[in-house]
Amino acid sequence: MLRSAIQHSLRRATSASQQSITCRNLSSSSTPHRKVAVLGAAGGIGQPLSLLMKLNPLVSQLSLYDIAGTPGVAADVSHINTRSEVMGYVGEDQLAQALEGCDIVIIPAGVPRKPGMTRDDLFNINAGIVKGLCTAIAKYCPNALVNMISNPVNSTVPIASEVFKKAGTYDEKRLFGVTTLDVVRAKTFYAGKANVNVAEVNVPVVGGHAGITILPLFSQATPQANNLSDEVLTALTKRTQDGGTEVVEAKAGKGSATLSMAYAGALFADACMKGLNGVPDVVECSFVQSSITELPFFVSKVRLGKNGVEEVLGLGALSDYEKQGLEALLPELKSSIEKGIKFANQS
Ligand SMILES: NC(=O)C1=CN([C@@H]2O[C@H](COP(=O)(O)OP(=O)(O)OC[C@H]3O[C@@H](n4cnc5c(N)ncnc54)[C@H](O)[C@@H]3O)[C@@H](O)[C@H]2O)C=CC1
Ligand SMILES: O=C([O-])CC(=O)C(=O)O
Repeated sequence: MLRSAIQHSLRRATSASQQSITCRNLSSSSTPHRKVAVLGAAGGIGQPLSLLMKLNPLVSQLSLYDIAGTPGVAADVSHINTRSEVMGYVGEDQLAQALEGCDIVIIPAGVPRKPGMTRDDLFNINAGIVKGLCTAIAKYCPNALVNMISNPVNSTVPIASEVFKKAGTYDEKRLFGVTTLDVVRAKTFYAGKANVNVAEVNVPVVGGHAGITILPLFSQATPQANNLSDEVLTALTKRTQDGGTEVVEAKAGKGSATLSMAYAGALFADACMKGLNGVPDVVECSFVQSSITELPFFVSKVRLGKNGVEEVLGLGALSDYEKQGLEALLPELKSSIEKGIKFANQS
């Protein structure tokens, strides 16, 4: 009962019930082999994300890596009777095995915020963690799509790009900052105010992934609600921008969003796999190398395909309020990107 409820909601949540059902009905030999690694798999995000990836029929091999605790998580998840084979790897000695042959590497490794901290306050610890993991990715699975969750995403993605450039493996089509949680939040908050069915809502969220750099484009939300005042749109924007802080404060020192992030991370990895598998018109927002603004990285809608990013889509028409938000976010996002690039090149 519970299993079918979880599987049912996962299928609905990925908005791909048709494709998932199709995959279930195919023999595993006709569904492509896909190895997915979760780095930081024993953590607050890593554990539920590992569970959700185990439920995804597109995954054939699930590789769970952490510096501690993964044997238990892997043993636990491996008992679930779904397609993928689960392996747990612990400690740097086993990182190579965890990564070899990966199609997708999801990185939620690193420390989370406590109340009063900004995401940038995590830089000193997480920059080094991400740099180390990306160095290993360049060596052991240079062709994998990298889904970066570790904060500050506005800096960790540029760090990853520099590490890959130095190793000679950088492919801008294969590096993604995961910002899906901003979209998930914007959809939820918008549906509540617009009084529309949340399952039908879409809201692009662009910019970056911290405070004012998160810019939801409610003027492009579908279905479009005509009943929202400027005050409500301002409040919705602010709540989306502060969604992470709302959770950090509610958890009162016990970390940041883990369950909603695992859901969002599973959605994004599923979209990447669909793209790799040739499913057409898979579009998600992500922080990628970009030329749609003057900044080298930017969140916008991205079409996913067999090589990762197939097309970085433009911003579309913005309201005056959104135009102001865009102008306001550029300096902060620029400085976070530069901070990451500088770190990667000096150490
Ligand atoms: N992109 C986004 O939207 C979001 C990002 N985050 C970020 O995700 C990160 C993880 O958050 P939580 O899971 O809550 O933290 P957590 O502390 O519960 O788990 C982190 C895990 O990373 C592991 N780890 C540390 N160093 C490692 C290394 N070198 N290699 C492999 N694993 C390593 C730890 O052992 C731990 O199990 C944080 O940086 C947080 O800010 C959180 C929510 C949303
Ligand atoms: O707020 C945080 O520190 C974690 C995060 O990125 C989010 O929940 O959006």
